[in-house]
Amino acid sequence: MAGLKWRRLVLKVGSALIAPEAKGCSTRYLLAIAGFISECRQQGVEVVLVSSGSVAAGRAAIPFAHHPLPINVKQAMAAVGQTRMMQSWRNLLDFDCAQILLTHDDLQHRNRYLNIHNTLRTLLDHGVLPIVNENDTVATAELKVGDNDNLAALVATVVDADALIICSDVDGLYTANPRSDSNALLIPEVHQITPEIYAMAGGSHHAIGTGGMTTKLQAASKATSQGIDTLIINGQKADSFAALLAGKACGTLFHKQQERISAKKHWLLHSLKTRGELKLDSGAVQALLHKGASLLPKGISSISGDFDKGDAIWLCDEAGKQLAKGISQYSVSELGKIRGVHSQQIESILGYCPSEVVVHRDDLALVES
Ligand SMILES: Nc1ncnc2c1ncn2[C@@H]1O[C@H](COP(=O)(O)OP(=O)(O)O)[C@@H](O)[C@H]1O
Ligand SMILES: N[C@@H](CCC(=O)OP(=O)(O)O)C(=O)O
Repeated sequence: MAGLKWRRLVLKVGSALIAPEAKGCSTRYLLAIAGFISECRQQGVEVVLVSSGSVAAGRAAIPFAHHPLPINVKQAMAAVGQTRMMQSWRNLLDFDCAQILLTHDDLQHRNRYLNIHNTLRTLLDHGVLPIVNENDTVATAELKVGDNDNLAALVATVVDADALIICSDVDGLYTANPRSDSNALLIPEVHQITPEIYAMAGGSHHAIGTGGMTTKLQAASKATSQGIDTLIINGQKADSFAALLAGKACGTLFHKQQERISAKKHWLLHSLKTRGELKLDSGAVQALLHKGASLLPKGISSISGDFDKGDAIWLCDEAGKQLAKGISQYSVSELGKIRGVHSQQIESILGYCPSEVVVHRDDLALVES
């Protein structure tokens, strides 16, 4: 066998593969995936599994007829289904597995992020398969990543994977949703995830999937910008895994970007949730985009949101286009008082001046750099 060219993989498995009938776990598709994981390990390739399916697997235990499911019902289903899903994998694999349940909040805090990194590294060093899912039972909407495609991309960054493989119920990215457009064509390779590519993506067709193709493209964008090749393959077909192991093309490959952004900028752009937005005048936009400058209060034309000092905010042009994400040195109420003034006036207005800049250059990442 030609073998895989990657040495560390994150494999994401969607709910439709874990619980195809949406009422309990099934081994129908998992057998081939488990075989693939075992073969990777035989070849010395490290694997982290990101497995969805806790809500779908727990559905039968908590019958509920109304849609959409209330959050507390979903969380209860996840609590039941998580153990079932883990048990399913455990039954198919003859090596140790470890359960890792994460929220977005865990990945936002630098210390917790580093702890997650160290735990995953230790598990891999000891030949244990980490199985990651969102901690659905405890996470409220604002603390969630919200979908496992994006979670898998964040995990791929944490473990410095060289590939992210998203296993779904469709052969890859098509020019349009193939379930509603019979003329849609499979795209084998993507070098740049442009707005035209995003326009091809639709949502999920079934009740148990989250995000459809849109979240897969977001994940591919996150991962490829960190130098991680990303694949979307059909995990319902054993042939997909045979092709990968034989080093053959399969599904849609999103090529990694050559220029990796720094770990801190990646964390800023892709891990931190924003709590507000500043619109900047044209001078501040130019300084930010072309002069490598920090943001001064003078350049702020409007403020929205509810944020505190230390929170992440979007920096936008007058039309609302998001240009950069950064950490604010001031709260929304403080900024309301110093917006549009020279930095020298901050102290006389607020009575203190912890920083002459609103967002320091080192705490800022441009969306397109
Ligand atoms: N352009 C597209 N190409 C392929 N699939 C698409 C596209 N747009 C929307 N989809 C839908 O995305 C679905 C896969 O996403 P989802 O249901 O969330 O699966 P998973 O549970 O694997 O995350 C496909 O079954 C398909 O219906
Ligand atoms: N964390 C949720 C899955 C969320 C999710 O993104 O689902 P999917 O779109 O099927 O990958 C669960 O375990 O049910």
